[in-house]
Formats: sequence, C-alpha cells, structure tokens
Amino acid sequence: MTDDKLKGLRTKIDKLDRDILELISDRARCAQEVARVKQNEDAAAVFYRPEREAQVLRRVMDRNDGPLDDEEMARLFREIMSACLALEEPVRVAFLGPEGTFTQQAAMKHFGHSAVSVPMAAIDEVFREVTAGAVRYGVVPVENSTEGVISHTLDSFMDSSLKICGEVVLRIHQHLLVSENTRRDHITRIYSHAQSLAQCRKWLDAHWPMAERVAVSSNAEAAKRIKGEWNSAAIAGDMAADIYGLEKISEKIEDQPDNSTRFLIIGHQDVPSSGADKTSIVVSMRNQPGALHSILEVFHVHDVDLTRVETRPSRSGIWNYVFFIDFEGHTDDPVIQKVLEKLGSRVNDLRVLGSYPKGVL
Ligand SMILES: C=C(O[C@@H]1C=C(C(=O)O)C=C[C@H]1O)C(=O)O
Repeated sequence: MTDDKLKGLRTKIDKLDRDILELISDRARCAQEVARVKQNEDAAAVFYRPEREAQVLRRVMDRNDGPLDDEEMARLFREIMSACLALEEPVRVAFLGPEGTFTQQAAMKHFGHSAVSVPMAAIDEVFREVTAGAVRYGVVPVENSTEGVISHTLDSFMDSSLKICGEVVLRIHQHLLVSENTRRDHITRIYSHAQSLAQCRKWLDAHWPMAERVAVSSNAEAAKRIKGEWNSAAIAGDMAADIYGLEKISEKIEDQPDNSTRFLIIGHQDVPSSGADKTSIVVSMRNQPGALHSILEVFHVHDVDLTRVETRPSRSGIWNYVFFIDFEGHTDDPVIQKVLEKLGSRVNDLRVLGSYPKGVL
C-alpha cells in the first residue's frame, strides 16, 4: 500500500521534473533571444539588467504561497537567471579577496553561481579593476550592523567616478576554525580581520581571554595562515572553512545574533528605476554651524526617508566635511530631482553615486 503510494508520488515528481526542465530551457531560449535583440540595437549592449532582475525576484516572492519560503524560492530563481545570463557572457565580478571572504559570498548571493568572481587584494584594487574595464562589476563591503561603516570603501568613492549599481545584505556568521595540524589544547593565537575580531569581542573575552588576537587583511587570509601553525586558530565564515578545509570548533560566535554586512555593487551603469530603489549621494560643505541641519531639512520637507548618513573628513581642506547620504527613491522620481536641486544650492559639491534597486535577497 505505502509502496504503491510512493511509486505514484515518484512518477508524479518525474513528470514534474520533465516539465520544469522544459520550462527552464524555454526560459533560457527567451533570455538568449533578448540578448540577440539587445545586440542588434547596440553592439556594445550590456546584457545584465539589475533593475529587471530585482523585479523578477520581487515578483517571485510576492507570488510564492509556500511550502518553500520566499527567500528559498527567490534563491532558486536567482540561480536560473544567473545561468541564463551566462549563456551570453558570464558576468565577471571583482571582489575583496582572497577566495572565501564574506565579500565573495555576497557576490555569489547577488549575481548567482554562474558569475565568474575574481579576487582582489584590497578595496581600492576592486575599484581600479572595474575602472580599467578588466571586470564589469565589483563588490565591496560598506557597513556592518555591529561595527559600523567601512571607511576604506567610502574613501575610495571620493577618488572614483564609478557608480553604485546595487546592494546586497549578508547575515554574517563567524566560526572558530582549526586545521588538522592545530593542537587544540595549545591555542595561543587567533587570527581574523579586525572587523571580525570586534564582532566576536565578548565571546573571545569569555572563552579565549588568554589568546593573542592578531588582525590580518581578511578572514580568508586568517583561515589560510593557520594551516602552517600548530598553535593558532582563525575566525572566519562558512565559505573560508570549506575552501581551506578547516574544522569549526565553535559555531556562530558573533556577539550580535543579527550581525549582518551590507555590500555595494559598483560599475559603470546607470540603473533605471525598479520600483523600489535607493539613491546614494556624497556632498561636501564648509564645517559651519547648522551645516548638517540644512541638508537634512531638505529631506524632511519633501518626506524622503533617509537610510544612512555618514561623515568623513574631506581631504581637500581641513575645514570641509563630506557627507555620504543614502535615501529611498530614484533620481528618475520628480521628488528626488527636486531634493537634489535644492541640496545642490546649499552645498559646495554634490555627486550622485547611483540609484539602484533595494537589496531583494
Ligand atoms: C533577459 C534579460 O536579460 C538578463 C536576464 C534576465 C533573466 O534571465 O530574467 C534578466 C535581466 C538581465 O540580467 C532582460 O533584460 O530581460
């Protein structure tokens, strides 16, 4: 009886799989056709459309009634789109490396696994590689919910004319990792990126108060380094543990359970509105009383939601300040155009870093 039931269900699954296969192939052929149409219009056409991909994923999540949850379903579609796009040309993406960093994880989450990811040694190298055209996009971290802004990234924007084409938020889980050579009862040193050490500060104080904490250039670098040292452990994420073949001896050791990092996608593209967008700008002004207030007032008057304001010292004069401001809306919206016009008259300099779809996944 159960056997008959199972057999029936498996026949049904086999039939559904055949249908899914055919449908995905149809979809891939359609995407190829889109690419041909785009190329006929313009030989240098860019196939990847961030706003269109965001719309597809949002619609999938809206329509989904379970039993798979919205994020799981969107992830499947993310990979289908990534594979469809790679039929034309796999997207090449530079990221803050080496292999196994959270930034690489963010790149894969945003572009899917058919993208080709290229590791860079530093944030400004990611900017340089994209500027030079060796890759079309770059992924850099910009802020962490526990540790705040990544000032290197903001500073790189000051020297660059690249645009922000997207954002992606990643839940960050840190683990304590050892290699097969580590003598676990003799760990005297723990390597990680300074940000990660800070994200696990309380846990380290409680569990490894005597171990020396050594900051290195990335978590993946920390993971790589302990392979040759019998008295060291590393703090890094799942991807680094997998790539470097390390064992997790303590999992999810971050002090804040909702620890997450926001990454930006940088490129040359102006992205049209997806219907739910953010805009990032940088303004500079004299450091006079009421300076910040006069900027914020414009957003308040026009009822535009600010999502972040960061101050950085300007390098062009000691009395100038630079504000990085993120807000909801797109430069195509008339209200946003009005806001930008008003702001322009109140500051020394205003640059739009980009309007881009709000992170979906
Ligand atoms: C098919 C298109 O091109 C690409 C592929 C997409 C897809 O597979 O859905 C979506 C946007 C683009 O990245 C398109 O512009 O619609």
